[in-house]
Amino acid sequence: MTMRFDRVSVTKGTREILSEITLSLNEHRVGVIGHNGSGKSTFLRLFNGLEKPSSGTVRFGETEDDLRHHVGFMFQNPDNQVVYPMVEEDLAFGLKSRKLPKAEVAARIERVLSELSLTHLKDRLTHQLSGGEKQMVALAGVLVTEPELICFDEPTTLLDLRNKMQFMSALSTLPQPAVVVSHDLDLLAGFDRILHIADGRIHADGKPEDVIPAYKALCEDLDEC
Ligand SMILES: Nc1ncnc2c1ncn2[C@@H]1O[C@H](COP(=O)(O)OP(=O)(O)OP(=O)(O)O)[C@@H](O)[C@H]1O
Repeated sequence: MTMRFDRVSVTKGTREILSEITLSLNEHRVGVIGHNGSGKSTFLRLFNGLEKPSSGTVRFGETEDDLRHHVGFMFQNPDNQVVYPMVEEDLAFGLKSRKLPKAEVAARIERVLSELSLTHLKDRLTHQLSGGEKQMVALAGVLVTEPELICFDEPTTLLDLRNKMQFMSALSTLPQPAVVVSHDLDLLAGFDRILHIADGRIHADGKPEDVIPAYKALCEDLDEC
């Protein structure tokens, strides 16, 4: 399914955060890079309707409204996502609005926990989980909704190396297409397409082997990133 942005701008007060973005995405793995404050998170939040365009349209397949039911979103900090006291009830919470039969909810939770090798966490208290465990539970919470596309906003920033590797391995096996905002250029190196956002515009769009070295060179010239 294709995600289409047609002349999308986002303005906050008098400031234009994103300017006239037009593109179509249907690759399996898309990375988004750019300096702090360039507009990456705002761009990503448009994918599932967390952010609305001030002008222009965002469409996923034929869907313009209700993107949330098709596109999953993982925040940088799992504390924003894992909110219920017990892991199992937290995972069930994401399905409440879908009015699924109880048995279907239980089956989805079992299946996703098993696929992510997290079954041992099912009856744990969420506030007792380590940061890495919580991040994986947040991922499970997204997967139980069976999204057709998943957006990740800086998913590895808070993880140590071991948890980052576990997360990267889980990401590499997900069947769904994913769009990942990250400053971790290693994570994005094997992706199908990279978008470099600068000052609210698509500054570069192409293969990682072209876009990432150019971005690094720009960072060295500017002495930032
Ligand atoms: N609600 C808002 N009101 C005013 N300005 C905002 C609002 N939300 C975001 N901005 C500004 O828009 C710009 C882009 O923010 P955004 O979070 O999309 O950037 P980013 O590229 O994800 O940054 P980072 O890498 O630091 O997370 C920033 O300068 C931010 O301060």
